[in-house]
Amino acid sequence: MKKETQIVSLGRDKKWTKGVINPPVFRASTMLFETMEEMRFATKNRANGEMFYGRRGGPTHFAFQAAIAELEGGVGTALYPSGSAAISGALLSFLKAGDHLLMVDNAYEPTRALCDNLLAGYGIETTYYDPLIGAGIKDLIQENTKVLFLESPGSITMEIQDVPTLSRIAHENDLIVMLDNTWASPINSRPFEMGVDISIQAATKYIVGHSDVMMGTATSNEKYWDQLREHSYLMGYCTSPDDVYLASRGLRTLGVRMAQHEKNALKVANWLATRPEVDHLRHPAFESCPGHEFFERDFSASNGLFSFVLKEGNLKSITALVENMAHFKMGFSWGGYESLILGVFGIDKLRTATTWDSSKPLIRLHIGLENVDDLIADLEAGFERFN
Ligand SMILES: Cc1ncc(COP(=O)(O)O)c(CNNC(=O)CNC(=O)c2ccccc2[N+](=O)[O-])c1O
Repeated sequence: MKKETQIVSLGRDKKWTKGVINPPVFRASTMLFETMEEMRFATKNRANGEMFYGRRGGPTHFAFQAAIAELEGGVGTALYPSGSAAISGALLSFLKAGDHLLMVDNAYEPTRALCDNLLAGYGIETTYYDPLIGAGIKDLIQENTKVLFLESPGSITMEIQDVPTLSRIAHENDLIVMLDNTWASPINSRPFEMGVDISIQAATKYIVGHSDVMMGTATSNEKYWDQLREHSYLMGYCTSPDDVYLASRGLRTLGVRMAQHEKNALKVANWLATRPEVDHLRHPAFESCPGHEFFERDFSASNGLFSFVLKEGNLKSITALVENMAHFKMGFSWGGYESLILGVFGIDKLRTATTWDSSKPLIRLHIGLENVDDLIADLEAGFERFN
């Protein structure tokens, strides 16, 4: 089954939908049993899709979990109240005091803060590594290293990692490979075929696609699924069936939305490449993006999120550029149908394994589903204000 057909049909088995198209919202804490035998059976199979108790989820959750697991190519998917919760839940399901974590240097800022504050406080040591380190990762592996964490591309500076090489070396040293796979979404890369053990999504972004739900998913291979599922359950992670319904609903149009985001973004990026103010594009489909060769090899498409670096600028000129836009609004997040613009400062302070030249300002764009000519006109007017 091709991915376009998968996203329409997965997670719609009649055992969950009861015959309607979209799996209904089953809201529950308590689930009732007629007999002691029924209760014993549900308890025994509480981790295998039997209705047991609200925290384990109900048919709305089971349908969505099955769809994401199948799409990503894993055996099971755990749900979390946000992408960051999926990251912390996955890490805390496998790390303990005295362990060592290898974390990519261009990780999403709150992921770095998790490592430097909470994990450090638990006695878990983090070493950051260059996203383009490749086989060099071997030199950073210690006796107590347990997890190699990747985020590819990095959500601000967009470097793409050599996931297969990193995964191979990690497995030669018995590490668990976790990938923040949010940019690819579940349809534009094959994490488990690249050697990833746990693929993480901020469903908040493209899966939900409408900027109205916070949610995370972590999908595991056979080897780590039981531990991920049970440790996440012990930490009490669960999600609202209403949010899961909205995520399921978003999933059905993921393919067409991503294709339009990609088409619009490539047109905007190619236009930006002609602007005299622009130093270079950090769009994975462009050779100027570090790790572009890995995008070409490992991804089937791009999307609406990319960055570009200006030759020069300061707070005043960047403010003039990003404020008063007709269509590009300023806000955190990405992956909805709307266009967003983010002037990102202080990246150099968020790098400990690599350096970043902050003298050249970086702008991150999320290209939405508006008419792309309107978006280009908006940016053109922005550059008028900038200059
Ligand atoms: C790759 C990746 N992985 C995980 C998450 C977290 O998802 P969540 O927002 O559902 O928790 C995200 C969320 N991304 N959010 C953004 O890019 C915008 N948010 C921010 O920039 C932000 C928000 C709060 C605090 C700090 C930042 N920041 O990155 O500077 C992500 O991009």
